[in-house]
Amino acid sequence: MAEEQSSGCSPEACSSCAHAGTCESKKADMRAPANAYSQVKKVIGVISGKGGVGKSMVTASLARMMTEQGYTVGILDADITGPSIPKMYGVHENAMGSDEGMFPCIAKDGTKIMSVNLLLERESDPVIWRGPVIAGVVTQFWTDVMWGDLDFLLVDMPPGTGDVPLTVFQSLPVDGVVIVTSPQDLVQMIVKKAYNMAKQMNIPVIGIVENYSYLECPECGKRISVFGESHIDEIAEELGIEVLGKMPIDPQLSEMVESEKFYEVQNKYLKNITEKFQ
Ligand SMILES: Nc1ncnc2c1ncn2[C@@H]1O[C@H](COP(=O)(O)OP(=O)(O)OP(=O)(O)O)[C@@H](O)[C@H]1O
Repeated sequence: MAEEQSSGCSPEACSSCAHAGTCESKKADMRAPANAYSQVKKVIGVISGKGGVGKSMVTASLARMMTEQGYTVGILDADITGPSIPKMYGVHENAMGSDEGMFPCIAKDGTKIMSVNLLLERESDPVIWRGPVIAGVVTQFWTDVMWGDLDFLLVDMPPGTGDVPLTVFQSLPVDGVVIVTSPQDLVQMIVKKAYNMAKQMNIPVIGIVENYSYLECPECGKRISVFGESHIDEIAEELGIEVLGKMPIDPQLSEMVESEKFYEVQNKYLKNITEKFQ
């Protein structure tokens, strides 16, 4: 049986040890190098413990907030099986490439976007790939895409806490994550799963956003809790994280998505997260 590793082992010992990469002595750095033509200052992951909470909506809303503040922003659409970012921004062309890598597509507000949908022959083609292939493509969106100079790269992560988001976390130099959730019975458990995944990867949690929080009656302004009462404040307090916003079901937002003009959206609901990186 391989000898148990203890702290302070020599690099030579680590290189031949069965415990290398898992023991405390030397954690393997599995992060992939960025493309030579990328200078990205901060990488922010947008995650959720489960799908269907409007993660892409929150990713794009954060991007709009940053763009409105004058930052250069990119969105890496890592939601490979349900990519929605390009369509939100009205981007339908195929991404171009050169010997040095792939160029992201550029939306009308300057947001740089890379998504599997920009590589498919037909946008409606399904992506029927297994987890490791999906994770490999996301990693390539980091290693092979020439992002240029970016203040922030937002990564719309694959939903859940399975092997794909895990590999993405290990491969990309994520500086912090925003957790997205919606009001529902299981929210506490789901948020904790996402929170614990980030913690186990030693990635700071910037805060939490509740989407589909309420609906405001257009007649009287009364707030209706469509999916039940929110527990987000209690959960955030328990975990010691900040609530970055409670986004209502806003017909104007869905109209901007449907008309593919998200590049015109003005963020009304989310706190400024850029100041946390100054
Ligand atoms: N706060 C909101 N107000 C109005 N429409 C919303 C809101 N959030 C999301 N939507 C709409 O719901 C649909 C799905 O949203 P989105 O693509 O962000 O998430 P999803 O694919 O359901 O979930 P996830 O990306 O978290 O797996 C979109 O058509 C979007 O416009």
